[in-house]
Amino acid sequence: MLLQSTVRALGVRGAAPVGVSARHRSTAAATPLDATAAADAAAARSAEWERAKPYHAIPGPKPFPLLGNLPRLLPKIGQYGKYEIMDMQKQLRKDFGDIVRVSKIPGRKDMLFLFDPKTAEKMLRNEGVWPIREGIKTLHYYRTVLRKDKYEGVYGTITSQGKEWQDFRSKVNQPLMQPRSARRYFAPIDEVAQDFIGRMRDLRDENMELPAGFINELYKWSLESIALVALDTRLGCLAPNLAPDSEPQRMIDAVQVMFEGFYKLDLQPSLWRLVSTPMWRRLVHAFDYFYDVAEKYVDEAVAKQKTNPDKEPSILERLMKEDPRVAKVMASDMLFGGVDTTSHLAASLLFHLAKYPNVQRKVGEEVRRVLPAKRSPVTEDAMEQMTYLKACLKESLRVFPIAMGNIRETQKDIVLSDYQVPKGVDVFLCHMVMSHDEQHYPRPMAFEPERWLRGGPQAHTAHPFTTMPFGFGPRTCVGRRFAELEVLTLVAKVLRNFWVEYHHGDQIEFSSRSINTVTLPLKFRLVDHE
Ligand code: HEM
Repeated sequence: MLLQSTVRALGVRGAAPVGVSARHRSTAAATPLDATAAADAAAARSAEWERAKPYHAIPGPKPFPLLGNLPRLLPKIGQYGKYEIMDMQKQLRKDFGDIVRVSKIPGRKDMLFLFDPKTAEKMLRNEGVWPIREGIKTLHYYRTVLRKDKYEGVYGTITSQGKEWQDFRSKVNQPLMQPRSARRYFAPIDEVAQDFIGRMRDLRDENMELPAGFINELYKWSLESIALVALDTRLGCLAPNLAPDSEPQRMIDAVQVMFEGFYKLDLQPSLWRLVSTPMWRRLVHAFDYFYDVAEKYVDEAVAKQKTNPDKEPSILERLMKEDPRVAKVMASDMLFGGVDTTSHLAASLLFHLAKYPNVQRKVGEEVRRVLPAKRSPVTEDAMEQMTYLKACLKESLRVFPIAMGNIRETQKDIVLSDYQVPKGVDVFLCHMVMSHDEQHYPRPMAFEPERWLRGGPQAHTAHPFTTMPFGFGPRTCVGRRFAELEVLTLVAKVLRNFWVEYHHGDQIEFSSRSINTVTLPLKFRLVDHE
């Protein structure tokens, strides 16, 4: 339970299984030739399994009698639990190598940590058609038990598994992931970013610095932006003095309660399953509010569509056509997945640009060329041309990925790093450790966007599975297009309007809870460009 939700929601596209065990052979074969090939492949896989070392031989911390590895994982005092999650992973790797098994943890399955991109690739390519990623337990319980009647068997992407996940995901994939879906959101997302630039200007103190708690303002920006997609509306989060009982303020409050609740109840030891703790009650209240707001806007979208049936439908309208229950739950999932992630990505990218003035100068020139005026909109065409800015985003996600890694449960026996790994083990793909590894990226902690300029002299040659910021396969992030669009639009506009400095630390400081969050006071100094 200690690390049960180390990973929030991380996923991707499936490919042909590679290392299936003898016990889980594929049987279908279209022709006699195919049948021969399939039999040969199965025999090879079987031989691979037979040759591999046994599961129990995988290196890892030795469990104590009775308590197993629990003492080593206790927060603050345990040999590994005393670290932040990423440092814990680094320590495990240092102590045991590229594959580490942490077994005998009371109340949870074994955990296997992978630090080698080739092994990570093999694991992901064998994730199956319905990849299993451990979900957020509180949200799952809320949807499937506490408010079962409201959800009527439609539980969304974040927490469901197996066929139930596939049924839902297949309904939302097209509307959310087609490139044409993002197109209609360029203008509204630009408008939100433009409003936010005005707000940033107003928030500066006499030294031209933003307040220490600027991350809360970024939450408002990201909530306002993702609500455009999830709820087809401008919530009004950027208004200067929100009334405490206004809808945007209550949404912002609910988002904060959720971050706190996921951390305290999902990540830390808690009795919420046994007794209704005050935090659990607050969390339920926040979930209820989210659901009610989503329901209200979905109903409004139904009415709008009826009055204007010829208009190109929005994502919400397309989802609603599919099934209004899907639209409501997906709207909530977008709000859950799309606020803290994009805010911390924007914060970390701005931090890196502030700390690397040469990079900022170069990307600033690109932005000024593409956006001639301070208020020039970031159109699809403009976005196409900002290749260096996109490289900066990729590099920011390598140095500081918002999701530290990914997690998959093995769905069949598989050989990983020459060890037999049985079905049902939670495998942690430690991408952040891999992307900080010198053997993959020289000067790993330096922010060098040139690594991402394809064909350029400094283009990286690392294995592609070292860094996977949005996951992989059929479970990959559904919001990727929108996350990138929002952050690139905002940062382009910031650079078009200001020179950005940061004078309160040289290294990014962060906490790795369910996601990596920047903990530095975000007192960026913004100097207006002429
Ligand atoms: C910086 C921004 C973001 C990052 C780094 C990020 C990262 C991720 C990762 C790593 C996963 C897991 C994928 C896997 O298991 O392979 C994921 C899943 C997910 N993300 Fe994002 N995400 C971001 C923004 C968003 C946004 C804006 C939305 C809202 C539309 C969103 C909605 C989701 C949902 C619903 C899932 C669950 C997908 C499933 O299990 O089928 N994310 N995200």
